[in-house]
Amino acid sequence: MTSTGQLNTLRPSHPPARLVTDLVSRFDLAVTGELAELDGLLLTGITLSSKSVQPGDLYVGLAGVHAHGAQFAADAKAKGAVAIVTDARGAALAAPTGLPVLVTADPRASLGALSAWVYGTAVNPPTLFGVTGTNGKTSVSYILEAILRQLGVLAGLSTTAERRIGDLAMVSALTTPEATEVHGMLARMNEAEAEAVIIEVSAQALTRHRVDGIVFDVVGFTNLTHDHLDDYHTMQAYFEAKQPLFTPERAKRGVVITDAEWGKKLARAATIPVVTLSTYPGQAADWYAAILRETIDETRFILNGPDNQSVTTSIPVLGRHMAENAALAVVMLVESGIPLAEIKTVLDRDGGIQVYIPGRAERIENSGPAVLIDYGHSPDAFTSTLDSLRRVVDGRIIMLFGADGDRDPSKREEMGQIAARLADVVVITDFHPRTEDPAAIRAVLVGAARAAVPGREIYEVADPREAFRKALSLATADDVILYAGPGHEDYHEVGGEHLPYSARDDARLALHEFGWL
Ligand SMILES: CC(=O)N[C@H]1[C@@H](OP(=O)(O)OP(=O)(O)OC[C@H]2O[C@@H](n3ccc(=O)[nH]c3=O)[C@H](O)[C@@H]2O)O[C@H](CO)[C@@H](O)[C@@H]1O[C@H](C)C(=O)N[C@@H](C)C(=O)N[C@H](CCC(=O)O)C(=O)O
Ligand SMILES: Nc1ncnc2c1ncn2[C@@H]1O[C@H](COP(=O)(O)OP(=O)(O)OP(=O)(O)O)[C@@H](O)[C@H]1O
Repeated sequence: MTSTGQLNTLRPSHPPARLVTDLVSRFDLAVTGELAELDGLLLTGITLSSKSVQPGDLYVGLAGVHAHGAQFAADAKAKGAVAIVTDARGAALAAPTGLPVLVTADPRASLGALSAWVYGTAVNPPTLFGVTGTNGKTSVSYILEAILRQLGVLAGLSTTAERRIGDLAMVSALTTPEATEVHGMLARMNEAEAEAVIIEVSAQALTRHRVDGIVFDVVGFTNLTHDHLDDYHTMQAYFEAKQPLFTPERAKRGVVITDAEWGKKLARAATIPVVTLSTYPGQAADWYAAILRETIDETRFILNGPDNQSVTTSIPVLGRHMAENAALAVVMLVESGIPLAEIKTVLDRDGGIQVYIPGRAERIENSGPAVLIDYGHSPDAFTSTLDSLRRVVDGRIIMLFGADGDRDPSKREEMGQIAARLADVVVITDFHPRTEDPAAIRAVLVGAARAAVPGREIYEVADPREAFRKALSLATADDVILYAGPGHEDYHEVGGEHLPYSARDDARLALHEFGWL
């Protein structure tokens, strides 16, 4: 994989140059200062972070939770910004820089359209896939990319883990990038001649206009379960944040898993053509997926659709939920116009879906107790993985996990309860405490686990490295350790700091130390 070096964003190498005067007239911006100053002024990029300004950029100063972006206008100018778009408050903050200031009432709401125009992403777009839902977005995105690759189609990918096109990749900060980055990334992927682009769409992305300026060809919905209630407060509000993705302003067609009530509700509320997919027998749906065989490393399933269409294949990852994700990806591809027969041909040829999903039920080595590193950090993610493990493991399930600070505290008790009910041994540790007191987070998890199953073997070990070694010290070769939380990540966030920590690398090291490797 080639990294993008110092870049923290993917951008086109040869962006079009646009006249600032065209921007002003097209978006009806109010100019503070002399209009004549804008004559002939060209811009070649757009960003909302002073830290990522490149020469020739339009800098957008947004009012944020902690600061107003216009406060950083001088920094943006020093890095080569040619003009600033901001609101009235930002105009006053940016005035001392002497940069041309272009004012609009709600710059965040304009960001998608501005970025699409700057980078020209509406012209000849690739086939665009959007994936939403509480859990499974990253997995479905990787599966879509993998099947497209098997079909010989080059696809760009934007997930929680990474943004990638071919060999060019960068680590992601957010699940869905800000609109300026989304359109820069799309332009770069267009340059690389991507025929398709897959974007994970979080609820926050929809609420904060991050995918504005895009009309997806096909959007997919996995599920809606308890998470992000710090942002949305009720499940209904969380649902309403996702629902706009299934409207003509944002997508042409949709595929919805209707196993649970929220999916059924979304299929009814969608104002674009939607096909439904279920994994429960007896449910009325257009497509139906059934599990044929489960092992710790592979899940085999059959997918049946309208007109007696059918494919039987497998995904090299644990879990019924991963088969659901795979089935959703296949139906999304069919909805994009690829016949199921073509998909079946390549899957049969290759012996199944050839996918690697970093940090999702990822098996570390193949010797000693099975160690699975998983990005699960919500009650439903815990349930899905633990239920699947129980069906395939002979020994005990040792579950190691923590709950992240500064993120929806209302899910913590349920996470503790589920771990105690569905695992045999529970080890509770720290996971990104951020600005919260880690001991207080652990206390909630331990308390909930103890209350749920009195007598359950439960350990509390603050340091994640020591906690993993505690789990390993308890394991025999028949047991499995599920380490839920860190997944693909390579840091542990404490206070405002990212401390280097890879659960995958540390697990490998510990397996060596204990003589299993
Ligand atoms: C709540 C939220 O969404 N916050 C986002 C917001 O931060 P903020 O309003 O606090 O920004 P701020 O620090 O006040 O700064 C205001 C402006 O000044 C700019 N600035 C700031 C400092 C500086 O030196 N230079 C500069 O230009 C910032 O870029 C920003 O435009 O704007 C920032 C810049 O784009 C985002 O990084 C930040 O996401 C934070 C990190 C975040 O945690 N967001 C989470 C809630 C999120 O979006 N999660 C979803 C879902 C994940 C999932 O499914 O699990 C996601 O898509 O990632
Ligand atoms: N379809 C599913 N149903 C329930 N749980 C799932 C499903 N798919 C994955 N999971 C669980 O959720 C975890 C996160 O999966 P994934 O990263 O694919 O979801 P996501 O929606 O992208 O989450 P995030 O936005 O937090 O990255 C997995 O590691 C697994 O534990």
